[in-house]
Amino acid sequence: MLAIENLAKGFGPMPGEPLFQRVSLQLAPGESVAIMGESGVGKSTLLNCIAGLEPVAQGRIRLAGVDLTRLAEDDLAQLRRRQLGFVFQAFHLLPHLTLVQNVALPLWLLGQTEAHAERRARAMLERVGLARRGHDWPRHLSGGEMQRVAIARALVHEPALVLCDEPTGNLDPQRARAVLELLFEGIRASQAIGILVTHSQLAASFADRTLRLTRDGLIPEPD
Ligand SMILES: Nc1ncnc2c1ncn2[C@@H]1O[C@H](COP(=O)(O)OP(=O)(O)OP(=O)(O)O)[C@@H](O)[C@H]1O
Repeated sequence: MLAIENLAKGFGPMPGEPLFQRVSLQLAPGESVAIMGESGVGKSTLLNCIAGLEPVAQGRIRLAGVDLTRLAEDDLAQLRRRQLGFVFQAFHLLPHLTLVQNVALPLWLLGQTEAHAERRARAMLERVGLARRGHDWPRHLSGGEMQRVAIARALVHEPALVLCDEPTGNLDPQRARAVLELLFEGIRASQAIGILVTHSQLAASFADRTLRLTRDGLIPEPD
């Protein structure tokens, strides 16, 4: 369970005008939400706060009972490795690693053996339709293929929470749809919690519900 309570965040000197405040959200395993809202309202910042990459001015973020806002940096880094998966607009694959190695990376960081990690990475690549490309390099892939690898990497360690920032922003609608199907199928199959930040109605339609971030909290978006 993810429980966000009364979160506030600002970048100026504190106490100052917050970027957003009164952000509360509860999500159970297997549930997903899309967060939309005006450019600059703080959607990516909210994702970074949830990932423990940005300090918050106020509020709590509890993942499976652990309050991320109270963890020391080392514990937070460990929790991020174990419990979080990320998918970004710009893919962020490592260019000097093969596709299998890119997908195996989260497992190596968790201390799994190379052989075991690569076996699981190959199984994930098969799930996203790239089984035969495992020894290829990211630069040889199309944008849609790169994002499929990024999805495999985000899910390979079965994280509790998958954070996605405009994951189809660089893709045409047809590729976007295929990527979103894989992403949400993967999130549901592993009973992860999915949070998707997007301006795209198509992307948002894949989540269970859509919320709009305002300066004064999250409000339900009408269907
Ligand atoms: N590290 C930072 N220091 C100072 N200001 C920042 C920092 N990061 C983000 N901001 C500011 O916070 C505001 C919100 O940025 P953010 O990227 O979260 O918005 P967004 O809703 O995701 O926007 P978009 O939809 O355009 O991607 C912006 O005005 C941005 O300039």
